[in-house]
Amino acid sequence: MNEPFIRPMTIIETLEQHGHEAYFVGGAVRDVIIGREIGDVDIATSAKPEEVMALFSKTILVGIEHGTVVVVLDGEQYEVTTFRAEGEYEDFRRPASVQFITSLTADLERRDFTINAIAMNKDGELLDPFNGQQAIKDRIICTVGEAKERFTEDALRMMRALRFVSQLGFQLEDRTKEAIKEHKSLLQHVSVERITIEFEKMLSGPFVKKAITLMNETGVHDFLPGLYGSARSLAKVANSHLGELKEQNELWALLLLVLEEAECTAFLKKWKLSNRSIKEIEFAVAAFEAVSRDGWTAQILYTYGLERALNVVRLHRAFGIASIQFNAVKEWYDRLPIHSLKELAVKGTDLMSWSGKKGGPWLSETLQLIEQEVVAGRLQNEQSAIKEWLKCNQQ
Ligand SMILES: Nc1ccn([C@@H]2O[C@H](COP(=O)(O)OP(=O)(O)OP(=O)(O)O)[C@@H](O)[C@H]2O)c(=O)n1
Ligand SMILES: [Mg+2]
Repeated sequence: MNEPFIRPMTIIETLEQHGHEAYFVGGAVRDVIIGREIGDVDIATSAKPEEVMALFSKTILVGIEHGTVVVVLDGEQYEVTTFRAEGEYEDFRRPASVQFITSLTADLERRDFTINAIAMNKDGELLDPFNGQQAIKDRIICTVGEAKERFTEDALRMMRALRFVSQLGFQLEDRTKEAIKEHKSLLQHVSVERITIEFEKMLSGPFVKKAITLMNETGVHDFLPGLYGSARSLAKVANSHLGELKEQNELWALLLLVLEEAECTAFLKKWKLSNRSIKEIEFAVAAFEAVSRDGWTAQILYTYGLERALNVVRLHRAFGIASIQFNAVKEWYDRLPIHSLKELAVKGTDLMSWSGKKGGPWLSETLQLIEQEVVAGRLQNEQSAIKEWLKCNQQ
């Protein structure tokens, strides 16, 4: 049994000792079969949420109506969900009611794709009523049962299909693909936050080119925030070397640059990104544009800082634009005479005492000029040199 399953095994054993069924399910089972790194380990059980809570000392009730209890073991969290057959769905996103059931097969039957509908018992034996293992062998993403039903139950699954294509490089089964074409408009009913998570995972996958090509073929992007009618731009995104990018922020910056988006803030807000991320992404875009305009300069390195400069180098690489080497940027940055205004050899109070003038707008303007000259290497960062320069340059 793989290491990530060993600790949560005690959850399964405890549940079984008390007469319940319990299995590993979801992405962890899929990934162990594929041989991918395993993320969260989820458990499905016949025990009701209150029964699960009674058996473990540390639990968090995530949502009694969805039957999910988090069991905390040695600081690690495991989602334990009661077998369920979800009732009627309202608005294509959330089940209006959940019916708890005793059958594992019925629980697996309501899951999205066959590769995600495999259960594993504590002995490592697989229970696979929908042939998920075969789909993994054939590298196919196919819904469990009728695609239309799975997508109308939860429209987010259409985005999940594309994100699994990007992460795994699998083919989208024909009927599943046709159903996405037909039902993509249902994505309008899904919360943006959930879509953003899947979209970011899609952009970060090793097979993102394949996923974006499918996105264009199915037209899913027409129902994503700010991407209506942007098939051509997305094709450009697909053709760039996204693997060169390291951070989520760089992916968004690349998207904005390709879209030639004038209203970056409004676009990113539509995706409900945090204000902090929005700031960082916009700063990276601005740095990229500054380098495109002026080439690399000490002033740009100083203004945008090392991290942003490295964002720009990676964006250049993603676009296939010749750029400066990472090391060269780092060394240049280290060699800058100052890295912030704090390191400037003079302060506002010095300027006031030398000139005998009171503070005012002139003060910050003069400090800014000195800062520029020092950064550009035209003026030494020393009090005497700066005093001399002021004498020659002040009206
Ligand atoms: N809209 C959804 C979301 C999830 N699931 C089911 O719940 C499992 C766990 O969901 P989640 O953790 O969101 O996705 P994973 O498939 O586990 O992918 P990851 O490894 O990225 O967590 C899925 O495998 C799938 O069986 C589903 O049927 N429909
Ligand atoms: Mg998971």
